[in-house]
Amino acid sequence: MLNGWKMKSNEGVSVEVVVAPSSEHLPLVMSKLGKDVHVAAQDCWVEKGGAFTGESSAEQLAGLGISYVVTGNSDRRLILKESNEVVAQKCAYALSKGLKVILCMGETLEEREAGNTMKVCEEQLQAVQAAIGQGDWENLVIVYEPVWAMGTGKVATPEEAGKVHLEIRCWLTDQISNEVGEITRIIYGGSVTAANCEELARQDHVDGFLVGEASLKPEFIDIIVNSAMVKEEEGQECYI
Ligand SMILES: O=C(CO)COP(=O)(O)O
Repeated sequence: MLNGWKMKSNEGVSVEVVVAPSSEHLPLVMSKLGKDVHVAAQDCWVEKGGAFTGESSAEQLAGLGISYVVTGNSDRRLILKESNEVVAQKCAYALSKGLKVILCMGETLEEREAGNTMKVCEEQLQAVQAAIGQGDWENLVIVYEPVWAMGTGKVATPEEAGKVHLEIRCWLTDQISNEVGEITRIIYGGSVTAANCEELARQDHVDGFLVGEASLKPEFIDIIVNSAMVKEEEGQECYI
């Protein structure tokens, strides 16, 4: 997962990157990456810490110096059955503790085939709107991660991804504000590789990527640099 590390690559392009290791590796990764690289937790608890064995609270994460937390990852929505409301509660609480939130959303194959992609995304967004109102959206990064493209090698075509990103941006503009619609980073996740990142990055509303499997391979650097170069050519920033 990248997003937040404002770096200058050897090629001279700038890109923001956040790395989201598993919780047991957070302090180690923070100490190794230095202050230019933001580190995200992969999840947090819905409210103030207490007797919730095994969960990490937003306070604990903020206390470690972590600036971002991922919420609503498809693994948690599907396997752990986290509802839209639970994800929204996590967003609201993490934001209230000063963390930036990387909010994942997207449809299953069944939902896509039924023509419900945007309905699903809107319901996920509406739950967050109900939890945080009109405030604090500037501290949210949205990840469109279609479940059917997750770790499957099936990637949304650039047009498919670009269309959903545009629709999410229109929802933000209509429901929150013009400014939020304009500034919110909407990044794509789902089988992103060095081979497909440039074409995806050419889509206007694809602002960067959430990279899973390929982030564990050397090609990760190519994804960062090549995506950033595409965005720079188009006068835009890149977030990975
Ligand atoms: O969004 C993702 C994981 O949540 C992406 O994972 P992959 O890149 O492995 O498909």
